[in-house]
Amino acid sequence: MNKKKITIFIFIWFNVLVAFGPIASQDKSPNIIYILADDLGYGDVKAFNPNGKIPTPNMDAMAANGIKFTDAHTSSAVCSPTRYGILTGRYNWRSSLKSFVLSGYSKSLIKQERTTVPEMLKTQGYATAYIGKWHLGWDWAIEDKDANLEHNKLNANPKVDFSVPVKNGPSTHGFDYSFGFCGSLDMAPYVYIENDMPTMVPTKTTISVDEKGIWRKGLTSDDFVHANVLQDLTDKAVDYIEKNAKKTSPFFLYFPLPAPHTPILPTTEFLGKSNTNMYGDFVMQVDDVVRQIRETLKSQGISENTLLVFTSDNGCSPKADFKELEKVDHDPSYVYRGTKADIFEGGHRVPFIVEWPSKGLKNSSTDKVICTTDFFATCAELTGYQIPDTEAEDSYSMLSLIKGDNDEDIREYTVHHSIDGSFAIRQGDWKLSVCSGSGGWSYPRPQDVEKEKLDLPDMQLYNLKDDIGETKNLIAANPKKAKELKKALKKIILDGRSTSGKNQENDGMEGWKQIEMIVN
Ligand SMILES: O=[N+]([O-])c1ccc(OS(=O)(=O)O)cc1
Repeated sequence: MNKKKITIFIFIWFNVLVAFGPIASQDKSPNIIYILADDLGYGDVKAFNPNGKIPTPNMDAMAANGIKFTDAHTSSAVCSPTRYGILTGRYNWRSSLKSFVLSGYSKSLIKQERTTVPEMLKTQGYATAYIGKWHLGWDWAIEDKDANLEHNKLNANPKVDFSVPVKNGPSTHGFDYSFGFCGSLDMAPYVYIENDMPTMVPTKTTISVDEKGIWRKGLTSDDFVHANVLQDLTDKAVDYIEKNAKKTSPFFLYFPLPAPHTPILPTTEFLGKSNTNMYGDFVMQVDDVVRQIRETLKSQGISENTLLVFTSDNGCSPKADFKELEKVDHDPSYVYRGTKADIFEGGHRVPFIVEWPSKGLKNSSTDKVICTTDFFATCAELTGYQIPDTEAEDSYSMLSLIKGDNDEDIREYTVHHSIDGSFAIRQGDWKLSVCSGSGGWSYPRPQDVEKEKLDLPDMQLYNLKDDIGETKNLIAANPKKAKELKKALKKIILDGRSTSGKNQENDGMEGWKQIEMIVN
């Protein structure tokens, strides 16, 4: 090439790059950030509860700039099982966790061969990170192995070697970078773990029995201060975003917060700020975490092509003090019956917001039912990953709803699950709960039903369109509908299949009374 030809060549390429460069960069798969609040109720977010009394300006701003899912459900009414569903696209009751939650010393729940969202995204060129509360089990170097079962108790304090790596945690389940702690903020050990290594060996034992700031007795590292944990984690998340913003590969950050779960410990900046109670103040501090993340995305110039999800792991806990909040006319469960742990809507209907400025809908709302297990298939469609039959069998992509491509239902059935292992199935406006009471912590609790010999039908059928508060059990009036739903539920559970017909195995269903009620 002579000089003139080279000049023309460069000129043409320059123009091509100027013309198509922005498109090319927009076509880069989006960064994905999943913020999971802990025990935040549907009614605690102003954008979801017009009568709410807790100011949540940053969650509201996110909703105004994105899409609000008003009929979103966690796959369980409690913590660990919901987290299993988010990361695997699979209902927790197919795993070995049939009810309740794990402790801070429980073994890793996710089997090594099970594909997780970060593992899948890594095949699509993503950098992956987990920062926050894990609560999915992590294999500590427990020295008194004989007492193995004891470790699943929430107040367990086994003898552990904290100077060696903790195994089968986030790094073995697909996260390139990890920082967090093992259980809940009220379950020992109170130790940060970074890339599998405890950051410090704990040398002291702490306990708090204060009404709101309660946490169970356990070993605590000097760098682990309960009241600082929310901001420590947020600082790590901000730092991760800043370090990864300019890289050529997109990133996925899974950011499960320990708040507003107990211990309810708002910092002085937030104490008294909500004019409700300490729980309300703590919710405002969670809202401020959303501010910090969104501001970081803006300052790094990556907010347009970042898909930001904000939701909660189950409904609001009674520990928020519903009676105290009632005095200021605030209901964390909004119009829904019950609380965290229940099969009622208050157990698992959660605020769910997706903000993706460059491609997603803005200031929009959808009442299509989604489940937290749907995250896997959504990320798969987003990045062009073909899900094999052996993965994520309870996951349906909600990408069309996020982008507004169409407004069709993405799932025919959704299965709900409560803390005691009870099931419900939702189809359209119909909901069948296969238990007499709440299946959780609200009246009538399973023990109330038994103790008071309550004469309740074995199952509950509600039409949520006419009866959002689940007050009129239609089981006697509509046995045909109940039978139909029970049959559908049986098929989903027993066949070990999702409604899409992907064959999967279930772990240990034998002797499980809630299953027997459905099977027989
Ligand atoms: O003590 N319980 O019954 C209990 C404790 C924790 C819990 O779930 S978690 O979300 O707080 O971990 C559920 C039940």
